[in-house]
Formats: sequence, C-alpha cells, structure tokens
Amino acid sequence: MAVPPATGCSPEMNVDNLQVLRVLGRGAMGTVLLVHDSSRDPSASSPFALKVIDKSNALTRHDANRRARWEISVLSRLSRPDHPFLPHLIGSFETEDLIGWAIPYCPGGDLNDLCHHQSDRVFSPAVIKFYAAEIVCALEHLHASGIAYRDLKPENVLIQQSGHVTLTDFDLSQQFTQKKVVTIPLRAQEPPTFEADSQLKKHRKNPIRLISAAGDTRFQNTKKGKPARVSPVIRRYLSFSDGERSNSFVGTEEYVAPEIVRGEGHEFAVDWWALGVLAYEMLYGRTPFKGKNRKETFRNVLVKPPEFMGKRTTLMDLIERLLEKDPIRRLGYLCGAKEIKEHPFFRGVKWDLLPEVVRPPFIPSRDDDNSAERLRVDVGEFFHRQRRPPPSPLPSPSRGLQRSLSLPEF
Ligand SMILES: Nc1ncnc2c1ncn2[C@@H]1O[C@H](COP(=O)(O)OP(=O)(O)OP(=O)(O)O)[C@@H](O)[C@H]1O
Repeated sequence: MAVPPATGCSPEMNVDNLQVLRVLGRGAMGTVLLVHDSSRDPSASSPFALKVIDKSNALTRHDANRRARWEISVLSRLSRPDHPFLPHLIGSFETEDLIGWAIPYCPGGDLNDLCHHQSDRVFSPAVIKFYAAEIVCALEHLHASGIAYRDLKPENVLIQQSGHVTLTDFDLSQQFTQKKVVTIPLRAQEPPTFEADSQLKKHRKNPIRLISAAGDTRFQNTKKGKPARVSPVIRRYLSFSDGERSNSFVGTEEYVAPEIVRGEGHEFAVDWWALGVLAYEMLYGRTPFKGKNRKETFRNVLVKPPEFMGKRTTLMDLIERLLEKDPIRRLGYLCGAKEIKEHPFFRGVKWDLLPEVVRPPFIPSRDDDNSAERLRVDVGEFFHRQRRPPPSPLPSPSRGLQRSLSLPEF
C-alpha cells in the first residue's frame, strides 16, 4: 500500500498559525487538540480538531508516522465528495518533529460518553435506530470506496454540533482494491430461543485495542495493543472463493469478528459484526462477548451465541443476524448495507433524509464549550512543553521547615 507524504494530498497548513485551545483527547497514537488558525480566524469562532503525532516519541515512532500518513490519505479520499457522517480533511502539515491533520470538531463527545450520561447507560430502541442508521450509511460509503473500517466502537463514533454522528480514527482501516462478488446463497437460520430477564446495566471497562500482524506489517511494533494470543492461527483462504482479504489481526478486543480471531482472511463483513456488537451494547449497556480475560472473550466471540433478555424484538433479530459467526451467513455479507437497510428494524427510516433530521436524540450545548478554559499556545510550543521532563519535586513544607530549623546547628 503506497503511503503518500503527509501533506501530499491535502491543503497544507502553516503550523505557526495554529493555536491550541485545549486537549480533546489522547489516543495510543497521538494527541487530538482543539485549535484555531490565528491568521484566518483570530477570534477562534470556528475551531477544528487537530490530530498530532509527535515523531520524536520513542513509544510511537516505529510506525505512527506510517499510520498517520495512511489516515491522512484515507481522509483526503473521504473528502471527495464529503459524506455527512464521515470527517473530511481540512488540511495537514508536517515538520521535523510533528505530523498533524485537521478535521471538523465534534463537540458532543463520543457515543461511549453519551451512553454513560444515560440514567441506566442504555439507549431506547428509537435512539439506537437513529445512531445505527447513520453508522450504516457511513460504513456503506466507506465500503463503496473500497475501505474496511475495522475499528467500529462507541469511542470512535463522535457527535457533531448538529447531533449527527461522525466516525473517526481510520488508522486501522484497510483499502481493498477488488470488489467482492459472491454467489453463495445464505442458509436459512433456526429462530433462537430467549430467556426473560431484566436488562443488564453493567458497563464494559476500557477495551484493549489489539493489533497483532499476521502478514500486515503496517500494524507491527505498535504501542496500541499487545499481540493477540490466539493459536493456532489457521488461514482458510479457500473457504472464500472470491475477493481480496486481509489476514492481519486488528481491532478492539470486544468488537473483533470471529474470522479475525481465527486468523482467517477478512474483509468488509467485520464492520457489520462490529455494528452488531455496538447495537447490543447500546441496548444492554454491555458488550455481548466480554469474558474475564482476553482468552475467554475470544472464546466467547468464537462459540458463544449472544444472550438476549426480554421480549423478542426486531432489534434483537438484527443484532443476531449481524453477530452471525460465519461471515458468509452474516447480514451484509452478500449485498452490503442494502441488506441491512432492508431489515424490519429499520422500517420507516427515510435513508436519504437522515442528514436532514433536525432533532437528533442529543444535541450538544454550545455553552459547555465556550465555558471551557482555553490554553492559547501554539502547536509547536505545546509539544515542546510536553517533551520537557517534569520539574523535580519541591521540598515539602515540613521538610523545608526541618532544614531551616536545623540550620543553626551548622
Ligand atoms: N473531531 C474530533 N472532535 C472532538 N474530539 C475528537 C475528535 N477527534 C478525536 N477526538 C477525541 O480524541 C480522542 C482520540 O482520538 P483518536 O481515537 O482519533 O486518536 P487515536 O490516537 O487514534 O486513538 P486510539 O487510541 O483510539 O487509536 C477521541 O476519543 C475523542 O475523544
């Protein structure tokens, strides 16, 4: 995969004009800052998000540069034309120490934060329908561009000022040059049985992001995750007669599809699996396969059917069909997003009008953001300060007192 220079495919930005307002988030790969361009927007009325990789960081430098370039190139492709639920690239820069790229700022935080603010940490089916529908549209666009996202999880679904979603973080995505054409028919599925139970309200702790390359060198030696210890890795290329597939182990533990755990080739269907996990999490407040440890989680991913509580609904049916262990039988495998959009859970959704919905379930308040404290330091200086070793601790008052008290003895 050719990785272009950071600024080779996007409007170049002058880093000296970029003023940091505050830190939006820190990921395994870089720091995301809220910035404004002091030359074009001195009053900071239209700030944007700037993701910056510090090339001098020993922990990330092995492949962060390469992944940064990849993310920039994906974003620049997504910007032609823009999609309402995907970010577009505002611009990028590269200096001796830093690579940075700007995307629109999403002031509503992510779906994980939003879920935590619900009284019982779950969303109603109507809210799930709204967010799932927008995510389906975003994935449809990515897949039509030949890109498998491979990192769908609530933390990567950001909420725009309008309340609509934006997917973020494309460094694990992969381009497939060949389009999938499949002729294998879906087999009929037995209707499952369900136990009545109260809704589970526990929430998953921070997921561990996994990247272990089995043939994909882009993801080796990264800080982001420990290698997955799934053995033996059996690759059954022959079970998939068509199309191009990746054999890298990539994704976030609780969201990885069984074919990734098995080390088989995988492609776009891994995103439909992750959508099933996400929809389950929005419904029950926990992911469906989480075990006591990674080994148990993977075992559950491979063999455990998802448990559903309560009266059978179309949402449960959708989730179950997305969480089909065999990717060939999974909803979305044969005809992509079209199949998912036609599922009864989405009945009544006016897909073309989704971006125009004026009252999404949650609209961030503008006041929250204006009241936040602003740093107002330029990007270069911000990272310069970050690299400085922490000052040595001052003597504690009691120690200082003891020392001064003991002075007369000398
Ligand atoms: N456009 C944005 N608007 C607002 N906040 C953002 C934006 N992009 C990223 N963030 C915040 O920064 C955090 C880290 O961003 P991101 O996931 O892209 O970084 P990363 O280094 O790739 O992290 P990861 O560890 O998931 O790989 C996000 O969880 C989010 O809170």
